[in-house]
Amino acid sequence: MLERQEQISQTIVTAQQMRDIEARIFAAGMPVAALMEKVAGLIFRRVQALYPNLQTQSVGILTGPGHNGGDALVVARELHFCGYDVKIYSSFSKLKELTSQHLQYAQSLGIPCYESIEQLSDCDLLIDGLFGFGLERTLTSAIAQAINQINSWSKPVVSIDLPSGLHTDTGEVLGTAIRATHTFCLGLWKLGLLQDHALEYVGKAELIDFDIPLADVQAVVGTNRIHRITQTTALSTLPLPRPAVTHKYKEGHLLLICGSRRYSGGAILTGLGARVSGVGMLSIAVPESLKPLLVAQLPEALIIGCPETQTGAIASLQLPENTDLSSFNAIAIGPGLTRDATPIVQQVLSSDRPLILDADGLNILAQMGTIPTLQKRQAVTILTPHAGEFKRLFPDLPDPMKDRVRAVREAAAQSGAIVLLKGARTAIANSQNSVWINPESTPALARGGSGDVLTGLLSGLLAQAKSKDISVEKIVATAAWWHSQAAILAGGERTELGVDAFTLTNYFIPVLASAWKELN
Ligand SMILES: NC(=O)C1=CN([C@@H]2O[C@H](COP(=O)(O)OP(=O)(O)OC[C@H]3O[C@@H](n4cnc5c(N)ncnc54)[C@H](O)[C@@H]3O)[C@@H](O)[C@H]2O)[C@@H](O)CC1
Ligand SMILES: Nc1ncnc2c1ncn2[C@@H]1O[C@H](COP(=O)(O)OP(=O)(O)O)[C@@H](O)[C@H]1O
Ligand SMILES: [K+]
Repeated sequence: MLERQEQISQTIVTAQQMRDIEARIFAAGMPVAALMEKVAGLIFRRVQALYPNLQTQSVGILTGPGHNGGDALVVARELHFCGYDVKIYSSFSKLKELTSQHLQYAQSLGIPCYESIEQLSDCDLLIDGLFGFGLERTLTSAIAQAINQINSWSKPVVSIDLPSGLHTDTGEVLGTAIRATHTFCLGLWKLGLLQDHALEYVGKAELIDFDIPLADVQAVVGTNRIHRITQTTALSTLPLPRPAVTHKYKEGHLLLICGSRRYSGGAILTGLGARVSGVGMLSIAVPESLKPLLVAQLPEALIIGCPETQTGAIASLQLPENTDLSSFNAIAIGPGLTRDATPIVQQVLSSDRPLILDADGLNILAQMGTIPTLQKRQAVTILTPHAGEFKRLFPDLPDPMKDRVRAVREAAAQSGAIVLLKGARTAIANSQNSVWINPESTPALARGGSGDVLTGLLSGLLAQAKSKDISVEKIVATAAWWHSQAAILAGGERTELGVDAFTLTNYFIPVLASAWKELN
């Protein structure tokens, strides 16, 4: 049993799930006003810790009509008692009962309250309690104008629960939205905060844990889960520690099929990604002319030179004597392949081995017809598309640019594959409707070759999986986590411009070593 904090930190909820969880807490007897007091007290203390020198400065409190506004008003009151100079913005005529009571009391204490946002233009910090997970409609007219005005000031803003204006589930901007410096997400992570297009609004996000009972979380989210990948889950999935008595073939035999005369670098980077996974035996099938290059870069790997097409793609797989596809624990195909290698992709698709398809492997699969082709497979298939490849693979599914989680879920359900949709917040789904989201990454990865490294890493981990009883989707999630953590470490040392894919591969072991040390 994981510690409570870890379980909470792994959970992501939709607005409806959060409503259902709250309803259970209130039905069990927790008074709404008491919970608001508790939550707002926690927010207040975090604001104080983050902005300790505000005694002489002023804080603007943006309040909406619902309980998000109520939370903000309690924070306003506490800041006032601590000696902060507080001003309230409240422009809604109809407030929820509790929110209205808090506003009345704040005013009775002499805290000024304004209907015009201009009155807060001299504040040093703003607390955004306009809307939380109760936002339902697109923001228009006066409130939209006020938010645009606030954003134009470029002041520090702490958003309560979500930056007001973001859709709780999709992270879409509903008309306009607050650009927060910090977001204090309340109780459980809201899905919208982990969707790519929300990121430029969210700022630094942190969870304010207000002791939601795990039983209520369990009862509501059940098996239809969206998991946030954490260091704990990732480390528990790695093939570590190794058994004392083992040998190279017991630690996974991976076959990579990649590269062409035109794209030789992709094969090298995929090989280097596989190397850092620690896989026992690495075989790499490339066009014959690439063999010397690969041998020079990866002396430990078995490089299989294959006959070439006229264009320099692999024409046929020529495996060593006594070897066939069933000799491998996993196969990955795609990086640098070109579409001229279509027969090879067809051949591995008809094998019974766990298979990872990336890059041209995906483009060829799309040409063959993704869903009917995959329906014929018995073994595990993993697809690792970016949004462009995703659209080619699944042209009839929802746009992955709009709601990435919905898109990846439907893709996995329809294809039966495990689908990893790349992006700033990579999302992974299996066909049983479970989703994993990688919550931390860096735009340092947004450059050619990063994805090839991920494919190698993931394949190497998958090949080693047989020795531990761990689900494939968790291994995919771990690969995404490790890839991002390596990039974060590299970016921290070298800036976001210093993380070319080759350099990235040097950061996997240092980041793992320090996380592993922390654990043991
Ligand atoms: N009950 C409590 O004490 C707790 C409150 N919490 C806070 O409560 C929030 C949820 O509260 P609510 O359900 O009241 O919802 P919100 O405060 O998020 O907003 C809902 C209110 O806004 C109105 N509204 C929705 N869309 C609108 C639009 N486009 N234009 C104008 N008005 C619009 C609704 O009619 C409703 O009055 C959470 O985000 C959180 O901040 C929880 O975090 C913790 C427990
Ligand atoms: N803005 C970003 N923030 C975090 N990670 C990113 C960002 N952009 C791209 N990535 C990651 O970089 C990798 C890019 O892979 P891909 O698009 O396949 O590129 P390539 O094929 O050139 O290697 C993916 O793992 C993706 O999640
Ligand atoms: K808010």
